[in-house]
Parts: sequence; structure tokens; C-alpha cells
Amino acid sequence: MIALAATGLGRCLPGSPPVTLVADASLNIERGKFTTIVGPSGCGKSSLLYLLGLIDRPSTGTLLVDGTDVNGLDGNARARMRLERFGFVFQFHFLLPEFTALENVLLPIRRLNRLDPARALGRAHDLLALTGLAEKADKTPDRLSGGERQRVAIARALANDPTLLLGDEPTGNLDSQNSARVVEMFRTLAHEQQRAVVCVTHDPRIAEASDVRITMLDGRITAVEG
Ligand SMILES: Nc1ncnc2c1ncn2[C@@H]1O[C@H](COP(=O)(O)OP(=O)(O)OP(=O)(O)O)[C@@H](O)[C@H]1O
Repeated sequence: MIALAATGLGRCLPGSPPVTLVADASLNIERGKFTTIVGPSGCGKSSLLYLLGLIDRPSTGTLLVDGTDVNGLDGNARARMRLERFGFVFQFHFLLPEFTALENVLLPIRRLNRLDPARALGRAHDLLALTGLAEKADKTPDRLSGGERQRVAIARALANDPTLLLGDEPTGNLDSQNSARVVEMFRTLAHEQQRAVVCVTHDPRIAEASDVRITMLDGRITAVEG
């Protein structure tokens, strides 16, 4: 099932001369698959991911999210769609330092206000268990390892039960063992939970572990494999 369908997507920064970040990107992102976006530094991988995640607006082209054309949505509707359907994991975890792992996951669940307090707490515990952190629920980020912090960030990204999980170099700060663990988690989230998982990465091992590889060069997609 296609979660994202982009046609001729482009992002250009005005100026003299204008700067093209992404040009003419057409692609489908499917549920149930782990997709990576690869290419040399500065080729536009993050810029494309931000367009796909409704963080940035395209200058040209169309983007359908679960069949809805997001060009037709106003700012509030885009923000709502992002909040409800997307989860994000970045290179830096951005956990709130004064809150425990559990609270970091619980806060976005509460913000969505879909569940009563007891169920929200249960869901936060379930997500920490899913990411292998049940024992660490009451630890603040400074008491966790780098790999554990990133797994809390993944649990938090799943708070809204997103259709789409997007990662921008999510293993960029991790050693190879923790990196492999995160990749295995992404594969599971795609294959067993039918989410669309998309990751920008420099790491060839992560690209190899993905089902689909999108290669970029100078703002353009040059190959889609898998
Ligand atoms: N706001 C901006 N203003 C000017 N140039 C920008 C801006 N954002 C990105 N760029 C430039 O656009 C190009 C694409 O950036 P982007 O971050 O998407 O590349 P990337 O492939 O993700 O790079 P990396 O692998 O190094 O993270 C780069 O040359 C970058 O310097």
C-alpha cells in the first residue's frame, strides 16, 4: 500500500542565484517496507525527507499522503496530519533532560489526548518495552547510554502510532552494535507493523538492510533499487 506518492517534487530557495535543494523528485513510499535515502553529503537527502514529512513545503510538484493531496491543505491541516500520521527520529535525540524515559514517551501521547490517563501510561510502558527499555523507564536521559537514548526517541516517535516513521541519520551517533539494533527495529516496524519507514543514511550497512534504496545526486533522484 502506498503511503506517500511524490510527483515532480522540488524545493528551491529564492535568491540570486536561487538554490535548488531538490529537483523533480518522483517516488512512491510503501507501507511494510524499510526505505533508505542515500547519496553524498549535500545532495539533498534531508531536504527531500523534510518535504516528505511535511516539515518543509515544496516549490513545485505534488505529494499525496495516504491518497490526500497535501498541497490543498492549509497550515493547520498540514500540522494536524504531521502530528497524527508521522513519527520522526533525528540524529540527536532531543529528549527532555529533566524528564524520565517514561515521561518523554508519555508527554506526546498525552498531547494527542486520544487516551484516558491510565491507557496513556500503559501505552508509554508498552512502547518502552517494544524498544527494549522496560527496565529503564524511570531513568533520565543522562543516566542512559547513547543507544538507549535513541531507542527512547524511537519509542517517543511511535507515541501517535504513526503510519510513517521518518529518520534523518538516526544512527549517526551510534556505534555499530547499537546501530544494528536500531536498524533491526526499523525493519520490524515496517515488516511486522506495516508502517512505512524511511531513513536518510550515510551508512552502507543500513542501506543494505533496507528493502528499497533511493539514491540522490545534486538534488535529483538518480536510482531507485529494490
Ligand atoms: N536553508 C538553506 N539555505 C541554503 N542552503 C541550504 C539550506 N538548506 C540546505 N541547503 C543546502 O542544500 C543542499 C542540500 O542539503 P541537505 O541537508 O538536504 O543535504 P544532505 O544530502 O542531507 O546532506 P548531509 O548528508 O551532509 O546531511 C546542501 O548543499 C546544503 O548546503
